[in-house]
Amino acid sequence: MLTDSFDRDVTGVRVSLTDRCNFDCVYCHNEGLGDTRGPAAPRDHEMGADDVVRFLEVATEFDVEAVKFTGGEPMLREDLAEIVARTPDELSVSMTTNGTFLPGRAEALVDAGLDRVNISQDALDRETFAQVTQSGAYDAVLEGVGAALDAGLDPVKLNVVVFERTAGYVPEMVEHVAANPGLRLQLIEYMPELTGNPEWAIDMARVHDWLAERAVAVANREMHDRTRYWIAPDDGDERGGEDQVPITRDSVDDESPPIDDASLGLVEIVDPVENPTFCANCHRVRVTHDGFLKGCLNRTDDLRSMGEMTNSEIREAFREVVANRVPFYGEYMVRTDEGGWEVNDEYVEPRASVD
Ligand SMILES: Nc1nc2c(ncn2[C@@H]2O[C@H](COP(=O)(O)OP(=O)(O)OP(=O)(O)O)[C@@H](O)[C@H]2O)c(=O)[nH]1
Ligand SMILES: C[S@@+](CC[C@H](N)C(=O)[O-])C[C@H]1O[C@@H](n2cnc3c(N)ncnc32)[C@H](O)[C@@H]1O
Ligand code: SF4
Ligand code: SF4
Repeated sequence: MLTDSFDRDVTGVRVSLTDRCNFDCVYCHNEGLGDTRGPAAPRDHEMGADDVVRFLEVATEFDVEAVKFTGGEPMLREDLAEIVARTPDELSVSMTTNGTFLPGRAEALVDAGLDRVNISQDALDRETFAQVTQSGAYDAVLEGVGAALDAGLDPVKLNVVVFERTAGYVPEMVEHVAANPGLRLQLIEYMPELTGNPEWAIDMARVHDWLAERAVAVANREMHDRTRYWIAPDDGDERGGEDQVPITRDSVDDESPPIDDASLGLVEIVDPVENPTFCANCHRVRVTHDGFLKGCLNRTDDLRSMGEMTNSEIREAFREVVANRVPFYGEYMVRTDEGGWEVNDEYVEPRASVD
């Protein structure tokens, strides 16, 4: 396994299969790769299935355990099932999708080896959903969630980006997953770093506090030290408060609740913004749709192209990208005296001398 100089093992890779999308979400960071708008037809610069599989084979040589396919919208790739089928068996396979193309395709993906899926569903409200995604696909997404559950994908995580337009729907979404076994919820902090509009952000501490009150159990996940809350369905039975199981900071990537109760809903908070603890526990390397290795979501100055490389050159590039990884908040970005953030002097390129 490769470990960077901040003692972070690389256990997962996130492969963006395309930068195209059939939605135009107002908040989209497109995994740090710019605009998703444009023709929906396949484009030449997207990595072919052979190159994706070749990279994944190299990743398994370094004991990477998991691959996440993302985008853009990964299901715009007609060869997605082929890519999943050819993914080395050693890797657990997940996908993050807007869900619209799951009806009719979910089963084939499961047959090909997809283990689980995250589906973006920002609100349980047609109008808000339409405003946020700038699409009229609300019914298709709900159908997609149903198709994922029917196909046996487990778990099916619903992703909600929490910002000013969706924050009001959080309680409803929490109840929704608590009442529906098989569903989990990820409440993702709005990340303005790549998209602007910092005024859309809301204080995630309030969401943590609200969930802590409601939860019957709380634990932290190894990945990013993300906090997980187990919530009982709202059937009038008060189960939070004194009965709550205390936070266990030392839990590893354990999918089972700290108490044995399958009727509980699981809600995870993804809060990477200005969060050095999140970055200190980051174990992922990314691959862009056009075949660049990328050590951090928030950086574009660490890209390393894999185009035209031999396997041994890909191995070397992977080693190099891992060696150059640094936690974004707390190392690449450091606090200023005024409490803001600035690039650490160590990572500022010296200006070329003019004389
Ligand atoms: N800054 C930052 N944000 C991340 C990172 N991983 C996930 N996120 C945020 O969380 C969003 C949703 O991630 P998903 O693709 O659903 O996957 P995930 O939650 O990270 O992964 P799993 O829980 O393992 O399925 C991403 O698009 C980012 O906005 C990360 O390493 N750094
Ligand atoms: C870039 S999308 C790609 C996969 C797929 N198209 C989807 O929407 O699920 C991956 C995830 O990033 C989230 N996301 C996009 N922009 C974000 C932002 N500015 N802040 C936080 N999360 C964001 C989306 O909600 C989605 O869950
Ligand atoms: S569906 Fe995903 S990739 Fe498409 S615009 Fe929305 S967040 Fe971005
Ligand atoms: S180091 Fe980069 S990719 Fe990792 S958690 Fe921090 S911002 Fe995200």
